[in-house]
Amino acid sequence: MSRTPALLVRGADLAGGGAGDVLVVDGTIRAVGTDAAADAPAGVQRLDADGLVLLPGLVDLHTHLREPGREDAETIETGSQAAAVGGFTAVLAMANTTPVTDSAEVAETVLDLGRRAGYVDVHPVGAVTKGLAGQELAELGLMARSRARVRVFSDDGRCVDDARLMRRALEYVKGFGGVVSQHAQDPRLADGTACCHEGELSGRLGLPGWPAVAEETVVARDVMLARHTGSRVHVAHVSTAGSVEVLRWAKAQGIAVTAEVTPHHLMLTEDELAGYDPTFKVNPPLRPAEDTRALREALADGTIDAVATDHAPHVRQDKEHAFADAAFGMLGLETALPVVSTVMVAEGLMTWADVARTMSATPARIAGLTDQGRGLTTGAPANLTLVDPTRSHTVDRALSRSLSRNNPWHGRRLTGAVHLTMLRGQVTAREGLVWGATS
Ligand SMILES: NC(=O)N[C@@H](CC(=O)O)C(=O)O
Repeated sequence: MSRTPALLVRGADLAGGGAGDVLVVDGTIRAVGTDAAADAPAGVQRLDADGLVLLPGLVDLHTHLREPGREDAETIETGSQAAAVGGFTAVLAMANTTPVTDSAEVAETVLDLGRRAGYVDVHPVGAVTKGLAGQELAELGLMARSRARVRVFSDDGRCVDDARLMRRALEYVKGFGGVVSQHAQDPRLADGTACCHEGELSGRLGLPGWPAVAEETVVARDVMLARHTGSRVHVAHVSTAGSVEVLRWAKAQGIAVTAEVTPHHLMLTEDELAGYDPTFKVNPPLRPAEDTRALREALADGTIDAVATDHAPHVRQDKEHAFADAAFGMLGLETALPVVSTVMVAEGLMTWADVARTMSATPARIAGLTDQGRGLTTGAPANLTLVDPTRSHTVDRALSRSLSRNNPWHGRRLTGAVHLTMLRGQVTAREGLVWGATS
């Protein structure tokens, strides 16, 4: 991929703030606004973006890239390509790989593979406990001080359910401005066979479920631990109205808690399970419509801070089973922006400025990234996502850059499409295709 020396993006709606131009020179935003063209050097390339929305590059707090260990489901290269196609310029790669990212060595390997792929910045998330086993803390300090500069720690896929370990982890990461991202799910209330939301529908379908309170009790405990330690806790993939209530209360108290919601929990409900299609099996599970509504409101009013994909690729052999036996997880990187556009922007619940906040600035801040999420400002790295807000398209899972096909959006019509993604002035994806790919 070669960097465009100078590019003038003309006439885009600048993150919901009205039409203007953005001048990119040598990978940096050089000028913004109606007179940006005046600074353009001779030979500048022009990109007419009339009718398009220009966003700061999207940042995903929650991606499973599967490498090392499950390169049959996804690699850092293919996941990075999917991210670029989806408008992302940075992703946080979850630690539940094989081996687990619980040491500086694995974290640096993930960082280096991300750099080699070059489509997005890949930041490894460190495990909270060794081997995700929930018994003893991983090498948090060594990961933080490594070249990977790990700031987000999570046992995602598993809950740090031991309150003493959670307390120690929060105390530890406070020293270097880190954050613990919790997969809130009490394992005693969500036992091994549970595979969906526990409620009237699970009873009818004959599937063992786990209740909303399994999430809510852990969220409640963790905000109190955050208050006690004065440290930062982040709640991964919030999925229930009760969790939203706890978060609202905690924020009103000034407790340092942040939270993310996935596109699938904003749009899909447990009703998808009626056909027993394991594509819709995910953790946390799809919930009833009243939860979905509460999550939309909470994202719109700031109680939930960010959108995160929980992109969870799985090979066919792990997904094509009876519902109860299939793996949890669904793809999300390529469809996140279109889903948020469809369910939040087109419905009038959020503006494009809100999208820039919840999908770029805030996730970058939560993750402690300095090179991302800085918005459309002069001097910031040119991490940019150009969106066509009105273009409708039907999702086709065969067109995905991901190695996996567990795509819950297949066949669905979404409004809003990523037109182009740029990382530090380099076009990484255009119209669903990775740009200048070497493979
Ligand atoms: N979110 C998911 O449904 N799956 C995740 C981990 C998890 O089980 O949370 C995965 O790694 O596949």
